[in-house]
Amino acid sequence: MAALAVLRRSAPARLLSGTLCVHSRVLAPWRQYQSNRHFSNDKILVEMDESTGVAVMKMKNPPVNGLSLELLTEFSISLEKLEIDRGCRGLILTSASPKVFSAGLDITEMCGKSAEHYAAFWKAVQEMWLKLFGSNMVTIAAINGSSPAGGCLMAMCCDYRIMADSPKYAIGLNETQLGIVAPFWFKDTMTHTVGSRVTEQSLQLGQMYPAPAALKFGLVDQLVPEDKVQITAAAAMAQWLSVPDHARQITKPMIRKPIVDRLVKQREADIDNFVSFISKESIQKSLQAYMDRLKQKKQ
Ligand SMILES: CCCCC/C=C\C/C=C\CCC/C=C/C(=O)SCCNC(=O)CCNC(=O)[C@H](O)C(C)(C)COP(=O)(O)OP(=O)(O)OC[C@H]1O[C@@H](n2cnc3c(N)ncnc32)[C@H](O)[C@@H]1OP(=O)(O)O
Repeated sequence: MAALAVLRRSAPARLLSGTLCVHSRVLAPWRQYQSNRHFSNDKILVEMDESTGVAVMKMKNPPVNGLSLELLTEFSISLEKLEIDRGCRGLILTSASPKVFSAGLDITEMCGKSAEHYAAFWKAVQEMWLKLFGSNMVTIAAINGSSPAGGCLMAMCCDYRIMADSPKYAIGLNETQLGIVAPFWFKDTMTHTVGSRVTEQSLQLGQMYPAPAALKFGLVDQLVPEDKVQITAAAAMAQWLSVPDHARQITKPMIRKPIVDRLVKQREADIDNFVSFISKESIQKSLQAYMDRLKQKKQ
């Protein structure tokens, strides 16, 4: 068993993340974490149940859980801590705010800032994706509200998705509706989840799907009443964790490693692409107009 535990925390993590060097950096917080099984940053709350080995991670960036640089950084640090914790086998990702899982990338991080800021922001988005999509743990998204763009990406990174059963809540990659383009690894994640044809259509149209429609083509796996999302996620997790860790952990990268590697190999070029794209005057105008429309919606 000890050998298997080592396998759980070593080989697949090396295979998937390509970011082993950060392990040594997180040793101090990890020691702190051992004595306190709940930890909270400003934007991320983690509750670890030692009896089940399941951590519930809640995003808390009101009003809509915009994925800001701060949230993304805290997310990646928290996930790294859980990843190296031998007692943690599963992660349930959810939102501390009712009605919104995540509004996706915080658009204000992509408007009117410097090239250096855009590069740091995009690196944090990449890091979040590499860690979550490449996680060794069982990951379940408990989608308790709307989940556009980057929110949908986070949910798709998980092994299983449970969504609140309400047509008011929608999920999808709507980037083109903002006049921006989902990069290849967003596209790869959606293709991995629902296949090429649906991805092609969804991405071009920037389509958002109400929960019942999302279930029909497998963008989410299960719909349950809003007040049952968390308990259903816990039940699904128990089922996933009944499979021996070592077998599941060797299987997961068979599918995901080539997808992860594609970004790992071209991270810098991808950052350069993002910075040059987002800095264009026409793209800035498009994002500003979208933000104005969001605000006008309320009046
Ligand atoms: C050469 C080719 C290169 C190709 C590629 C290269 C590079 C790639 C380039 C770019 C890739 C970028 C990828 C981007 C991914 C994203 O995630 S973009 C974000 C998209 N998100 C959205 O469109 C969501 C918009 N929001 C909503 O639809 C709704 O807010 C809601 C989430 C459904 C919640 O609705 P509701 O509860 O009614 O809340 P409000 O709409 O009233 O919003 C409350 C306030 O929050 C502000 N807000 C909402 N979303 C965001 C956001 N994503 N970022 C920042 N702020 C947001 C909203 O304006 C309200 O603000 P005020 O209270 O009015 O101040």
